[in-house]
Amino acid sequence: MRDSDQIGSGKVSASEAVIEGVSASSHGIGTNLPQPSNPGIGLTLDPVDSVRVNLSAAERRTSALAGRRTVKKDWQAAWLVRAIQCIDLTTLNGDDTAGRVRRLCAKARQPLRPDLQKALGLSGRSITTGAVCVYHRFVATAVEALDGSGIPVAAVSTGFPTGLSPLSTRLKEIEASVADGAREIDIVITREHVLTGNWQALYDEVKTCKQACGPAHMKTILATGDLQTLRNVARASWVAMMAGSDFIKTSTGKEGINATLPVTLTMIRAIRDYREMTGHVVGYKPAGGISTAKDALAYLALIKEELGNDWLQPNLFRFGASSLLADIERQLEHHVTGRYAAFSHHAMA
Ligand SMILES: O=C[C@H](O)COP(=O)(O)O
Repeated sequence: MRDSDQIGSGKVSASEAVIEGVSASSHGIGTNLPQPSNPGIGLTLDPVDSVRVNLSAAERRTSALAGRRTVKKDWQAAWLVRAIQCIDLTTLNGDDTAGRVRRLCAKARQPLRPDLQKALGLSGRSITTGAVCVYHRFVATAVEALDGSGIPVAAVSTGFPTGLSPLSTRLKEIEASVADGAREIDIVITREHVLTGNWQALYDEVKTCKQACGPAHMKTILATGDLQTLRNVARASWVAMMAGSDFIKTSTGKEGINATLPVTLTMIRAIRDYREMTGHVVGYKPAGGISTAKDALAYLALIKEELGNDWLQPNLFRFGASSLLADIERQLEHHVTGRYAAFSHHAMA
């Protein structure tokens, strides 16, 4: 990638690249784009049976990415600001409290320190994270804390992280989160359906969850670290999309292996092929263990190469991450001042 490679199309400055195609109204920057809704299709097993993934080719394709594709200076800053706009700022811990969630929401509203935002030429722009992601218990707290910001609340509401509670309980949890104001629901699938090749059961489960989501957008977590092979990842991606997922997401952050670039390549190629077959657009969310600006740049580069600029927007791409923002802010401070600050200088929840 050349220094001048851009997030958007057309010849624009680095700051403009950040906001290109995105209205900078007083609402959250990530909320002004229409969020595509995937109506799904009937279950058809042709793509599920025929898909093949070559593990070593996927590893080769992605291994050199971080080193080979370097964007520098202003362009790197623009990409990092775009990464911030695509973060689902997340807290999913057993010791979460309303206070922690409120602090997280304050950070989502103002993810960049005002002095850094000004130095980047983005004063007056509404730069926010893509969403805040919490357990059901904290949906109402987050909705209240984000009032007027336009930032959506995403809830993990289906027996997260294992998804092993009864389906009826999971559906009630989804409905309760939507009633409390969640505009996005991150569901988890029953891994057993993938591991036993029970595609009809997986399709029915995801489709039933989609109906329970009503107007909320649904992200389907495949828990790829539990699925044993990239072929299973590809097959589960297809079934989840056919059942109406608006996004497919890699991981809960709680599996032994979470988001990786080979898994990402597998899932985004399924997204590309699904669009070719159906015309429906599905978003992508890698989650779990993405904690450095360098990681974020590698993911953005892969998305740009495989899916194009349309997917480099918060309506079609999110990072599920709890600590990524701190490193990005640190790198942007270095870009502006030439110095690195300690992590503790960047307020996080
Ligand atoms: O969905 C988001 C993940 O749970 C966040 O994982 P992380 O804490 O490793 O960033």
